[in-house]
Amino acid sequence: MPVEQSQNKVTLKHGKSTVQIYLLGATLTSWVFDGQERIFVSPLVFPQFGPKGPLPQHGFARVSKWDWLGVTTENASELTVSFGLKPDAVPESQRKIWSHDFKLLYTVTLIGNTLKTKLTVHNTSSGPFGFTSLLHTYIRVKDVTKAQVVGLTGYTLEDTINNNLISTESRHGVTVAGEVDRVYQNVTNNILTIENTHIGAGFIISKSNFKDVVVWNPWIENAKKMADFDDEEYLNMICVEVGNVASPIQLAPGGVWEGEQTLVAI
Ligand SMILES: O=P(O)(O)OC[C@H]1O[C@@H](O)[C@H](O)[C@@H](O)[C@@H]1O
Repeated sequence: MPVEQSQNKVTLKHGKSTVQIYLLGATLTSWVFDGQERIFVSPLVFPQFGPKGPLPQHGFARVSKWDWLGVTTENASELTVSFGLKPDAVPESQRKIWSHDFKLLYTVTLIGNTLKTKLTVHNTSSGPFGFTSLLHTYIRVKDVTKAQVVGLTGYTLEDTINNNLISTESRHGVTVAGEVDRVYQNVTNNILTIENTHIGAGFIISKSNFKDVVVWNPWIENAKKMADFDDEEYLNMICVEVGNVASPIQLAPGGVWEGEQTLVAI
């Protein structure tokens, strides 16, 4: 069966890919491609990036239970499924703070060695609203100190752990040798590569309608403080998160916005 559904998760099988997505947060927890796990985890951030706003860190999409909307395309070359979120599934405490009416759609497509994820936001309220969002993809790597992200050279970055210092990336490859938490702003290059993952040959990430890219690794001390993260796991992940976080997207009543990411396992 290409799609198996249980009470709390959906498993997709297509070609050499097996993907698991939990209804809680529509969180993608696994992508095994060609026998190797390629993802660490991939939650969704909406409508608030980090602590920058009235909601708890990263907003409510990742802590709400999404609806399974089923298969939209299934043939020899493609499997596409979707998940939906409406206000009635948002925890009451957050709903009180962010009370706009909306509809979210999260679409996941498997084609060959690619995994596409698309977030669609519908403003179903009578007034406008603004939001920030991210596809918070943790890429699995064998040793994060060996990996590098290529494609960010020359872009402006805000260094969150260094008093939000603004600078320009001068390196060909962004590497991790300590805690990293950087927002690369207005990255007009839409294709990034993650090299030296030592799991397959790496990844190509392409983005559409997402302006910014966050690169994050918590490193040793923060990993120890994180309840849902083993002490040594910081070595096996690098977050390369496409999003709109530096400035919010404004959506008029009846408006629809969509942003997409394509991960290619190489
Ligand atoms: O621990 P959380 O809430 O999942 O957030 C993880 C990280 O997510 C990243 O997107 C942020 O840039 C970091 O600042 C944050 O620490």
